[in-house]
Formats: sequence, structure tokens, C-alpha cells
Amino acid sequence: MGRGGEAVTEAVPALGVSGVSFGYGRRADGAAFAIRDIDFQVGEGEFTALLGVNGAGKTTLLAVITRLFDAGSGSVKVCGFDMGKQPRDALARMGVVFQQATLDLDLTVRQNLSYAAGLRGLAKADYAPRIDMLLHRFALAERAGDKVRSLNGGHRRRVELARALLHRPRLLVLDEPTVGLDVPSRRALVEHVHALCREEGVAVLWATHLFDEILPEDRVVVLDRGRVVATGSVPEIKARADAPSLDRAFHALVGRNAA
Ligand SMILES: Nc1ncnc2c1ncn2[C@@H]1O[C@H](COP(=O)(O)OP(=O)(O)OP(=O)(O)O)[C@@H](O)[C@H]1O
Repeated sequence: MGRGGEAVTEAVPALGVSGVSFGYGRRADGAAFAIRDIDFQVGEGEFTALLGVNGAGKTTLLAVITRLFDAGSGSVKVCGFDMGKQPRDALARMGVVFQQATLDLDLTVRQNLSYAAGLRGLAKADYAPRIDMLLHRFALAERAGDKVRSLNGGHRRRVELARALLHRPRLLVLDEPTVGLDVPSRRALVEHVHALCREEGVAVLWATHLFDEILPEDRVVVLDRGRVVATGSVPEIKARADAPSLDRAFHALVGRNAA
């Protein structure tokens, strides 16, 4: 109850990760878990960067969140739906851009998107205007009839982004989506995804090891050797490490240089 006695409804986070651990089997160095006791939330319309060096456990964590792997323990909830118990409801509210591109190079941009929409069970009357809207939003409309093979890396990434949004997810998960892109393409992708958060209230979890992809208004989850070592807004993370920049705060928190 609120202070005046009125009922207070807690906002359901777009993503809730609670007590999640996962291991690939005991390794030569004796470590049993790749990620351990992970807890954090991503609120509606929030951009959260999952920040960690190579090997910190970002891809493993995203694999558990997207249900490629079953969590060894703990729970993942998407808009309140438990990934273990209600996977269909949870997955219906999530869009994913994996690290490796998975477009068909010999289909056009529109064919790739139409095919994916059909697989999702969307009706053509619904998905055709949605595809037009997404192509426009990501400045791809003029390339709709071109084969993906003829697109540069940045444009291909934006087609994958559009594909991940066809079913109107409330949570978008991206695993180091700028790998291999040049600086202008990287910047454009970062801009497009932040605009999506601001303008459409889509929650974003963006895995990265690059500080310049994180804006001052973003939230950050710092992952180090499979554990969350800090979460909060950029100013909170800087204050916690008593550092003048996110870069310096990160190095202070993980106690070694980022890759
Ligand atoms: N298939 C696997 N089998 C065994 N160990 C693995 C496997 N995949 C990852 N690991 C180990 O789990 C740990 C976390 O790796 P993970 O790929 O999740 O990190 P990451 O932060 O995504 O790194 P990168 O940026 O290089 O992808 C590392 O120690 C890695 O060696």
C-alpha cells in the first residue's frame, strides 16, 4: 500500500534475471560456472548495456536469457512471463539480434523480412505494413528490393534489427551487434537502437565491451568473470568507483584492463 493507503502496483520489468547460474562443465582451471548468481532487471523503455571484456560471460548470459540454454538455476522473466514455465509467452515478447548474422544473402531485404514474419505466424495484411514501417525507420526503404549480398555490414545489421522487431517485442536483446562494423555504421546502429527505446518504449539489453556505445542516460550491468560486479546508471557506476569516466570506473571495478 502507498503512504495514503492506496494500492501501489509495481511496474513489471521488461526483463527480470534472478539468481541465474550456468556452467559448461568443470574446466581445466577448476571453475564450474561461466556465469554465477546473476541478478538484474531492465525496465520498460530502458537501454541497458551489458558491459564486460571477452570471456566475461555476456554471450552465455544472453544464451540463457533467450532460452538457447536452460538456466542451471534461477529464473528469467520477460514482461513477467517465466522463461522456464511460460516460454511461448516470454519469447513472444522478445526480439533477438545474435552476434553472427543469419540473413539469407541471396534473398532481397524484403524477402528476408517477409519470410521471417511468415515463420512467426504473422498474417501478410499485418506484416506488410509493419515491414514498410521498419524499413523506413531504419533508413532501408530504398534497399528493400536489393539482395542482402549487395548490402554493406551496417545495412545488413539494420535488416537484422528490423527482423527482430517484426512481432512488436517489448524487449530487444543484442549480442555485440556492432562487431565488424566501421565507425559510422557502428554509430548509426547505436543511434537507431537508442531512438527505438526513447520513441517506442522498447527495452534493450545490449552486450558490448565498447564504452562509446553507451550514452550518459543508459543503465549498465558490469559483468566480470561470470559475476555482476555493479549495476546502475552511468553516474551511479562512476560514483561507485569514484572515477571521472565510465571507462575508468569499469577498470577500477574489474581491476584489470579491458580488451
Ligand atoms: N561452448 C563452451 N564450452 C565451454 N566453455 C565455454 C563455451 N562457451 C563459452 N565458454 C567459456 O565461458 C566463459 C564465458 O564465455 P562467453 O563467450 O559467454 O563470454 P563473452 O563475454 O560473451 O565473451 P566474447 O565477447 O568473447 O563472446 C569463458 O570462460 C568461455 O571460455
